[in-house]
Amino acid sequence: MVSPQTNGSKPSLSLPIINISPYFLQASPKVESQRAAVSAAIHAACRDFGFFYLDISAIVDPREPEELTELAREFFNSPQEEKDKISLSIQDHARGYARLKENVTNGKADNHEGIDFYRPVENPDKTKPLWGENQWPTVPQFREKYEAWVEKMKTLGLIVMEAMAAGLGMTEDEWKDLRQNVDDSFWVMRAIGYPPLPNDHDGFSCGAHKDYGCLTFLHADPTPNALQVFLRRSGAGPDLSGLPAEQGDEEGVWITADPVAGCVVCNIGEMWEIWSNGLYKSTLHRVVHRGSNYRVSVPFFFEPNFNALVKPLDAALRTQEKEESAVNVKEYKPTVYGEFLLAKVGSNFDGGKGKYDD
Ligand SMILES: O=C(O)CCC(=O)C(=O)O
Ligand SMILES: [Fe+2]
Repeated sequence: MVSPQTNGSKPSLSLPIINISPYFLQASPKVESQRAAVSAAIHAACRDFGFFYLDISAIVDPREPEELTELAREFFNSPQEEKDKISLSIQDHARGYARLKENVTNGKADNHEGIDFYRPVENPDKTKPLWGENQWPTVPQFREKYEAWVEKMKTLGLIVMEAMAAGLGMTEDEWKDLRQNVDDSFWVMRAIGYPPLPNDHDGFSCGAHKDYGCLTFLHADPTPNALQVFLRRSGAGPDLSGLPAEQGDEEGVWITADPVAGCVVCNIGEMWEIWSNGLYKSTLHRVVHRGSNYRVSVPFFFEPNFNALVKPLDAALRTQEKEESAVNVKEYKPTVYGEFLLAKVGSNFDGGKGKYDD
């Protein structure tokens, strides 16, 4: 169920692989104990890495996400004027296509192009940030296949939340409360295309950032050595290139998180850092794609409800008291997810340039 990757006798700094399948089996005493092992493993992974591989092979045919990358590749391969027909500037500056280098992270242009889709809203109004309509490529089957994936990932999101609630020792009532904050997720589905990073490019394929929401489920094509994750480890020796300035004194290492068959890469965003009062850290990651091929990734962001008030969970505070010395643990400030999101993405609307550009 849980297979920490090891490297000879020394435990290596690679991400754990956690199989979520017990949460999709009919409950029985045996399944209950398997679920407990899964939630304990997710708890440890969130505390120690903020990133893990989630084995979803029991519920997903590998062809399904592969098809998504192929459809995205077909779209990115089309002429520029075709792609610009669904430019995000036509809508609410968040939903639609962004050209190569249009997105900026930490002040530098990212060497990628992409399309973003958000949860549809009632009464769309493209003059309001985030409140427009999704723009779909005309590539046959694109919309159907992506919408089917969104449904699957929404289900997976709720299941992983349930496993995390158990991992934090939440009571049934506490989980019910938390569930009400994520049961109408303001999700984001993204397709990203990365040409090889030119040696003289001042920046990254995607600059170092934390995801700002709840849970990210990333499927990427098999390209190796592209996604990198920053692990804080004191004594590991600093490798600070590419880190935002305020993280500059943090010691750690960048490790690569290559795709693993049957798995999505799962990481937690800043909302989980607040819910867990910092027990789980939203982890910096970046993409450095120097290979010769065109890389495609399709992250799905399972987010809280737009109006969710996100604040430290009692269960997290209890766990924190048990696992950490509670002395000097500061409480994170409550945040309304939609307001937080608007502050991030809304800056695009006002001429700002990046989802992760503070
Ligand atoms: O393409 C990737 O591997 C990661 C993309 C990413 O981190 C993001 O879109 O937030
Ligand atoms: Fe990310």
